[in-house]
Amino acid sequence: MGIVLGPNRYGKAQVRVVHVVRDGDRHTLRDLDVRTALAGDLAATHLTGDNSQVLPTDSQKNTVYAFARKHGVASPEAFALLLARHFVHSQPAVRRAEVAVREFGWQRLGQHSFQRGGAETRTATATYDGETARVVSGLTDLVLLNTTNSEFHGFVRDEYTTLPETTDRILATAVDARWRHLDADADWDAAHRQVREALVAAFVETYSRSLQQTLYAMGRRVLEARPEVAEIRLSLPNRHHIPVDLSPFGLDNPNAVFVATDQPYGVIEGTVGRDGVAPADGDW
Ligand SMILES: O=c1[nH]c(=O)c2[nH]c(=O)[nH]c2[nH]1
Repeated sequence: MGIVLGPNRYGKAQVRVVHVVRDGDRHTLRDLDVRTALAGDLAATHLTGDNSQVLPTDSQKNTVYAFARKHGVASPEAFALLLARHFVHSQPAVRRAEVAVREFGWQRLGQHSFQRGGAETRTATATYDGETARVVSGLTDLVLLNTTNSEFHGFVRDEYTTLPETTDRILATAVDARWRHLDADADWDAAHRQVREALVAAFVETYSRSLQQTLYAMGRRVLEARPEVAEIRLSLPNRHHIPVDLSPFGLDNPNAVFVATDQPYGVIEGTVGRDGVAPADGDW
């Protein structure tokens, strides 16, 4: 039985780059965490230690900084695409590049003062194989909560089921979403804003009988609002809020006092796509 080298890739992670544009006194800021991953004809370094085809990860990191200076950061998507195309076009051994960006938001406080936004981050991943560029946009840690319009009942009851049925509960989640674009060209900032608005609007407006139903409504709203989105993947933790039993203290609890538990938590995940558009393979 022979031993073979399987799929491999390499790059730099957590390349933190902050880019400032100065328009007189009014500055704008983009704060990114970039990860590069290159794959291709890279067997030699693994099998014999021949590094003649290896662009050091240090050079990949330097390219990120140099490109921020040379090209600016129009959006996470545009910056990721620029880098992915550059690595494939400039390195004969590199057949495929994936550049993943996380953007931290800053709210403007003044001409050149900013406040870090909450935990929410924006994400963008560009992959390029010399022919096709694929862009996946996303967001993580968008925390949403409805204090009503959420039920959960009619579920399976087996010998281990203790969960009470409810017709009025708190529904809370931290949205982790990724959506794949049909094209590699868009007004990325506007597109991101509109997808985010659709996700929030669907969460707010859906009368929910399960988080699964809310997930589908959110994905569906995005695909209806944004024709350029091919499919969306959602991962929704169920941030349980459990009514506290106040009867030992002679008090009722008409859905007023809850304990917010952080573990264990439910995880509801799903993809919503378009009829006739093949789902993309692989992990994205
Ligand atoms: O919306 C929900 N979906 C579930 O599948 C589930 N399971 C559970 O215990 N609570 C909930 N809530």
